[in-house]
Amino acid sequence: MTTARHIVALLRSHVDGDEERFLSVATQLAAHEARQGHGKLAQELRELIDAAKGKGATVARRGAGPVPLAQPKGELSSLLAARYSDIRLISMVLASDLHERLARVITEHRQQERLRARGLAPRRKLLLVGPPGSGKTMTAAALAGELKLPLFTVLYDGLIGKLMGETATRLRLVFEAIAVQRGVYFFDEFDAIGSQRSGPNDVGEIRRVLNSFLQFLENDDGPSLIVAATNHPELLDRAVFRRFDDVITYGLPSPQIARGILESHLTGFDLKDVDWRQILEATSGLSQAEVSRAADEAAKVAVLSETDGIRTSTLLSTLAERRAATN
Ligand SMILES: Nc1ncnc2c1ncn2[C@@H]1O[C@H](COP(=O)(O)OP(=O)(O)OP(=O)(O)O)[C@@H](O)[C@H]1O
Repeated sequence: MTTARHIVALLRSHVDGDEERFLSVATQLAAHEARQGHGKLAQELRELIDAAKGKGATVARRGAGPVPLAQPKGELSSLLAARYSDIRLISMVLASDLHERLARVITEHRQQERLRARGLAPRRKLLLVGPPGSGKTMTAAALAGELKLPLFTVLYDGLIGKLMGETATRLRLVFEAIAVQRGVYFFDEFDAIGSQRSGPNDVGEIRRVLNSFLQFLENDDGPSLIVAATNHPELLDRAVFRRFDDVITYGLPSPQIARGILESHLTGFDLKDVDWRQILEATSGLSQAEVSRAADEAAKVAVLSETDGIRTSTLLSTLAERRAATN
C-alpha cells in the first residue's frame, strides 16, 4: 500500500469508527516507513500506536464495562457484603423532583473528572430518610446499577463490637475500603451507628463511634458513593445532616405513584377492568414495598387462574392482606 492509500484507509476507518482497523492500518504504515529506511519515523509511529492502544483500553475500562467487583476479604468480609445490581433508575416509580435529584447524583458522578478539574466536588455522600419500604435500599441499588459500580452493604452485625473501641476500628477498615475499592457503599439503618439501640450501653462509647464516623466521612474524598439510610431521622444528631452532600427525603406513595408501581409490576396483564378509584383508595397509607407485594400477589392469582385479566376484587384483597400484615 502506498502512503496515500494508507491515509485513505486511515480516514475511512476513522469515519467508520473502526478503531481496530485504524490501528492495523497505522501499524502497516509504520512497517512501510521502516522498509523505506525511515527508521525514526517508523519508531515514532509505533510509539503513538502503543499509546493509542493503551488509551483505548483505559477508556473501555472506564466507560463501558462495570467496575470489577473485589469480594471483601479477611475481616472486611464480615463488614461488607458485595454484589452487582442490575436495577436502574427507570425501574423506580418516582415523583419528578425525587427522580431529578437522583439523576443529578448520577450525572455528577459520571462527570466527576470534569467537575474536579474545575475544583468542584460531585455529590457523593447521601443521606436517605424515610419510612420502611419507601425505596431507600432500591435507590442505593439503582445508583450502583446506573453507575456500573459494585454495591457494598455494610453489615452491622459484624461492625458493632461489644468491646470499647472495636466499632470505631472496624469503621476505619470500612472507610479504608471505600477509599480504595470504587463502589456504592450502603449504610442501611444508619441510626444503628451512635444510637442507644445498638452498641454497648455506654453513652461515651456511642458518641465516639458517631464522631469517628463523621470524621471518616468528612475526610473521605475518594471516587466512591456513600449512601446512608434511616427510618429514624429523629435519632440522628443534628451534626450528622450537615456532613452529607444531600439529604433526600422519601415518603409514602401518592395515588399516582402507587398506580405507577402497580402498573409496572403488572406489565403484560390486562388492567382494563381495574377500578382505579377503589384501588388507589385502598393503597392509601401503604408503602411502595407493600404496593409492589400486593401487585405481585394479584399477578400470581391471575396466573394460577389462567387469566391475563386482573380483577379489582383480587387487587383489593391483596392490598387488604398487605395492610393487615403491616398493622
Ligand atoms: N420507587 C419505587 N418504585 C418501584 N418499586 C419500589 C419503589 N420503592 C420501593 N419499591 C419496592 O419496594 C421494595 C422495598 O423497598 P426498599 O427496600 O428500597 O425500601 P427501604 O426504604 O429501603 O425500606 P427499609 O427502610 O425497610 O429498609 C423494593 O424492592 C421494590 O420492590
